[in-house]
Amino acid sequence: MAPRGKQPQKTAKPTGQSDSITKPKPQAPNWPPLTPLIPAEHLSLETRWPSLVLLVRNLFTSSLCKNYVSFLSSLPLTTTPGKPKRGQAARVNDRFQVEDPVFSKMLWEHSGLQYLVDSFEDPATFGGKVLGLNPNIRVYRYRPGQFFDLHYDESNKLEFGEVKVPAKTTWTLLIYLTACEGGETVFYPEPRRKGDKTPDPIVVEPETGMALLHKHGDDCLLHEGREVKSGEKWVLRSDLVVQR
Ligand SMILES: O=C(O)CCC(=O)C(=O)O
Ligand SMILES: [Fe+2]
Repeated sequence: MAPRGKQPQKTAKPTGQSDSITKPKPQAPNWPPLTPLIPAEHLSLETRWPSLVLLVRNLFTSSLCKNYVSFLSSLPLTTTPGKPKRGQAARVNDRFQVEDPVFSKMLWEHSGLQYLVDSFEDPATFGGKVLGLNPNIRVYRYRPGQFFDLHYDESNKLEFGEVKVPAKTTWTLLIYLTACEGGETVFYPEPRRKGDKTPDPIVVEPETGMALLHKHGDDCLLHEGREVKSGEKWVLRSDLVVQR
């Protein structure tokens, strides 16, 4: 059930499929190297809500985050309209989106994510054989007053890698590059059975360098990015991709 009487929406398809005809595709940026990093064996995939929400603290070190934020500030971010298209969640933030398989591969292999996902105690959690990260990379900047309204994230089909393996996305990946006041990512779990008490919302406060993974598609929890009150919230977004 949607909290606070709001009508949740689905997010728009993240790939540029329909946009590609009219809008020029942005060039892959010259991403800074992913260094320094903490060795993957010193990181852990923490369960925030069983089978649905996982966290990795310090996936990015604070100096890496600082470097990224200063680099990302130079990209041509565009402000999403406050008034969404029919069927889209209202979101107001500045964003940049690019299809960059080289970067998504580097992020997957070098950040420690591949190691953590591949060694997770219950591999079935990720919904199939995990191939890597969605090359569709999104950068969000939320300034005070900006937010991402209640919605569900959809699973998307894609052809993955050079050999175009049939694949689909199963989990959303958010990497917080800054901490800020407000801007929490909040999930609204539903009662397990009819008549059960509604669980408390799961409130994830952005923490510099922390990654959040949450299941999307049919099992996606209703969620939102709350309004930023002060400071800036910077996020890198991709998705886990599994074989279809
Ligand atoms: O920025 C956030 O906290 C949430 C972002 C989100 O829900 C999305 O990218 O689908
Ligand atoms: Fe979302």
